[in-house]
Amino acid sequence: MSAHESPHASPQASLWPAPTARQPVAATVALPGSKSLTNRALVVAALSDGPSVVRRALRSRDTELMAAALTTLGAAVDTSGDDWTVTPGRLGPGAVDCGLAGTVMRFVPPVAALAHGTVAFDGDPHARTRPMSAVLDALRGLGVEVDGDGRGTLPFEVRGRGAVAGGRVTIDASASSQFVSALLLAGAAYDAGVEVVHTGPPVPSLPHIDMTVACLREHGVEVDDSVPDRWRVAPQPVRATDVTIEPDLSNAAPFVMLALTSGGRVSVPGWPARTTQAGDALRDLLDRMGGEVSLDADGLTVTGTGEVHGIDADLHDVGELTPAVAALCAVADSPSRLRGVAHIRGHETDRLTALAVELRGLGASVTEHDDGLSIAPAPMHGGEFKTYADHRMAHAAVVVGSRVEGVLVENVETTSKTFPGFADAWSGLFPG
Ligand SMILES: O=C(O)C1=C[C@@H](OP(=O)(O)O)[C@@H](O)[C@H](O)C1
Ligand SMILES: C=C(OP(=O)(O)O)C(=O)O
Repeated sequence: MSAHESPHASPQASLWPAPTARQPVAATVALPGSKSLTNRALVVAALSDGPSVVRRALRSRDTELMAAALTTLGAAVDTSGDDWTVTPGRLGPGAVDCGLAGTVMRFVPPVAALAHGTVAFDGDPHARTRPMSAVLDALRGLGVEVDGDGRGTLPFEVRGRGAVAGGRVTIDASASSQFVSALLLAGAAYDAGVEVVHTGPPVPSLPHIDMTVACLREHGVEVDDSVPDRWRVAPQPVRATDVTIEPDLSNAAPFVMLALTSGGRVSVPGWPARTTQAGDALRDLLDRMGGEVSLDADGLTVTGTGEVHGIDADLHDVGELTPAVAALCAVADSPSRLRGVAHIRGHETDRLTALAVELRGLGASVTEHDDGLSIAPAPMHGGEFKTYADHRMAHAAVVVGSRVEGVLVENVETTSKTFPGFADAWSGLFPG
């Protein structure tokens, strides 16, 4: 099965028994590369002045969709080995499948605006409900013609004319940091560059905007991010470069949590000493939830005692960690409150409702708030855990399953969005 065929297009109602730890797990887990870093590297490489190399690229549904999108637009993307090469080309018309990837549906339209011709965008059924209008309206404000059905979501068409006027644009990015990242990633190629000003409730996932800025700087692009809620990229050349992708620290969540749920020890080699990845917040979160966490030149090691404590945490900056953290809270010995993540209702699914429903289905005591969840200790039991085509719901399921017998994960293959082979990698950690 290719990474972008089923189980996403036609989910099968398969149930996968999540393994339970009957003894402490001691493991070293080499994780695949970061989705967010890989997809930024591919986009900026396609706008560069020569071929770029993306080393240890993540090969998964989201990154293959990004490679396919850029290929459709005219770049040559060689994904045959572990190190991918991107050779920019004349941007032209085509049709882009976004799957369920926020990075594809938000980051590619500003590139398509530079194409000589119309680029049509569509994606999975749920992708058609994910917020998009801030990017489409911003493009219109920058001089680009965009046709849609008026809802401001997929599907839509970007009518490229080979150049974009660019300039200053004001958007409300409170629903997703990706709106800002999208405009910055292509902005250096616009005639007047781009200046993005945010007005509205605070922008979530700011580390991801820092990641965008860092990625552009690696390509020699100067970005002015000196003023909060305003980012400026002047028109300038984008230099080809050679980057190495870090392991995906958000996908590390269930693995390092297994140290706590099993009272064991899990190491992740290659965990960077400094990073813009949101997943780095796991170090602090797991320390507060009862783990011992140490980071050195060899990587990260998390050691558990078997005790898991609840936590009061604002996850606004690191919302993509919420499903796994909520699952760990469900097996904790004290109450938790997770805050600041109203925006994750617009992720792969409405994650707050999905988590409340599915964790309750296994016996957890969960109260849903507008911006998060309260979770209190309660006896849990096995049962089916639905994933809603959301890779991180599957991560939540296996975290509970590592502690609670009989958790059946529906469509675990949905993890191939960012981690093909996840179920085998996970099962391989359980002895016997
Ligand atoms: O730019 C990115 O790579 C991402 C930004 C964040 O999106 P939001 O700002 O919509 O939360 C994050 O949750 C998502 O997983 C990846
Ligand atoms: C929100 C996520 O993905 P996307 O890039 O599709 O927004 C995620 O991976 O948690």
